[in-house]
Amino acid sequence: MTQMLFRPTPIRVTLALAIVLIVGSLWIPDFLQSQASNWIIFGLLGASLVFVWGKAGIFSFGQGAFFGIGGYVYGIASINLVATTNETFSAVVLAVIGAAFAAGLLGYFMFYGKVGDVYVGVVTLASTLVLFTFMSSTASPVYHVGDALLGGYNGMAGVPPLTLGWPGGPSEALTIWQTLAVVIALAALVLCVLYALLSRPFGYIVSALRENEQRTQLLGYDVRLRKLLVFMIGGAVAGLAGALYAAWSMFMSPTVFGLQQAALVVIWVLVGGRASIAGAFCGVVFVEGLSAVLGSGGGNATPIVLGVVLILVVLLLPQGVVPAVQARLKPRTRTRAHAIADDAPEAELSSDTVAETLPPGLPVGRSISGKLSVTGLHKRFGGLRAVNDVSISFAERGVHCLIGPNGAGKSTFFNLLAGRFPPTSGQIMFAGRDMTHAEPHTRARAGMGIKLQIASIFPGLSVHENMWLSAYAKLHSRTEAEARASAITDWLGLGAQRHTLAGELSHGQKQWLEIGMVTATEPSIVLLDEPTAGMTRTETTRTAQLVSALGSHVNVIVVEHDMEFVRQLDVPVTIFHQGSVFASGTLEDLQRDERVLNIYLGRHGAHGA
Ligand SMILES: Nc1ncnc2c1ncn2[C@@H]1O[C@H](COP(=O)(O)OP(=O)(O)OP(=O)(O)O)[C@@H](O)[C@H]1O
Repeated sequence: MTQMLFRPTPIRVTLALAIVLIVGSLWIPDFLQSQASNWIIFGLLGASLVFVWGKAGIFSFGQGAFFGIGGYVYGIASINLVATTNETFSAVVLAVIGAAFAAGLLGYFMFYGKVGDVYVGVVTLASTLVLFTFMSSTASPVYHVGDALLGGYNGMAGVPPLTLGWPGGPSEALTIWQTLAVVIALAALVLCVLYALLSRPFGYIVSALRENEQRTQLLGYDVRLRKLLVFMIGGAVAGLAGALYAAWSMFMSPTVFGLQQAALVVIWVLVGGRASIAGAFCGVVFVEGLSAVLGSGGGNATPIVLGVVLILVVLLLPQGVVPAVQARLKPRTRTRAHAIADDAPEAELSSDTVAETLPPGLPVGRSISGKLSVTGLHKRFGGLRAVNDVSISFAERGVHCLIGPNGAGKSTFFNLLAGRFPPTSGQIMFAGRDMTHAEPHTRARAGMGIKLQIASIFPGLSVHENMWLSAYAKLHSRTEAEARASAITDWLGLGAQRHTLAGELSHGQKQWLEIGMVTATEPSIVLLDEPTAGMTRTETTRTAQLVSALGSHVNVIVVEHDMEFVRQLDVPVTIFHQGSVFASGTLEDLQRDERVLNIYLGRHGAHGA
């Protein structure tokens, strides 16, 4: 119990450090107190980028935009309101709301407009540079909001410092130490909120997003909404930093929107550690401290020396300073898998584990009818008819194989079912719903489980975390997801690899893991694209067992090249040829069909048969 109380969690360490810093700073000179406020404010800006980029994988190169917006909103609001309210903390709140709103607006267009990862960096940078140009051109007194002159490239002067008071009552500007204490307290509060968010399912899903956005979506999570939320939270934190900066410097200039500021934030984060929130603060202290030291003695060589040092740090410690130090102090870091997994006995991986039935209690296929039918489905790439007028219905239960020679259109058909391509025309109906244009996460939620050809897993998370995230997508309960994840991991024979990073599994194990992840979402239909590609014979046999077990509960559609695997499954087969359904039946019947032998199985050396 004592151990539990004093376990150094990030939140406890943050709170303890905040108290030590606030009290300890009483004994340092004013100029150092002021410098510390500045660095902690910058650290907060860095932390906002770590949250957005390091944790969720959204590279917001123009994070300074929200810092600047926060600063200007604070300036405008405080200049206009302080005479009435006698305090400026309401202006801080307005600044946070303003920055979060701006991030929400930009994020909505980027994430719902499906802007690619690289372009997010470009769009955010372009946004901050547009603000730089705009704010620089507001020097004329015409540009004012109430009593607040925007000031153009000269900057906005006369911004009130942090002030405490109430309407009609006294009004007192905070001293340098009081400002530092408030900055430390607010930074600690923000860090605690971020740590709390990251240690909850929201945080696990955010890590999944960073690891593999496509898989996250295929599990049924709405990644656009999650990205938007993360981006808005990051914007709000940057806005808070901007407001505190404006209050601290009592001035706001368009340079905060400039390219140099944008690059600086990225450098702080790279040096401190892209995935470490605390690292952002260390990055600021390291980079700004080094600049200050070099600035006092380095003369003209300062930028060059600083640049070389930073390149060396990034090259020698690619994870950043803080993660490198943590790894040295604590070589075996407790992974999140340990945090969310119990120490249940682990099943040994055995090549002869027979998975004839699904784990007991798994309601796969029970809830919704998994009837899938397509009508007149077409997909054209330029002039090429990759899928040409396909109409087909699948039974509610059992395995169904789609085969065909290379280029027959199987994968394109699969991708149309999975929602990875929009069809040129035609209709896809699933469980009585029109799914023709549904987003992948909508299909997943409706009960379509999709396994892609190249195992789509979360390589940087453990096997258990992979499975837990899949189960949680359906169950929305931590403990139930825990139990299901363990049951399916054991069913797959991966119990001994529970805490292994998924990226370190063998090829076959990754494919099974993905089949298990799909199973954990309680699908009514499972779509598998070449599940045995690259597998050994033993692995193929085991995969056939897993697929047969699934097929006894739900409809499983398998696109496959491996005839031995299809033979082992002994299920109905449909042959595709030139984008259309060519023939259907059992493999044996089809092998006797002259036309099939000619196009595929063949007499002319076609593979597989
Ligand atoms: N994204 C794409 N853009 C353009 N053409 C494509 C695209 N995907 C597939 N095609 C073309 O569509 C046709 C059907 O390809 P598809 O991959 O669906 O066939 P397949 O039966 O799955 O073949 P394989 O077994 O070799 O994977 C091919 O001519 C292919 O070049």
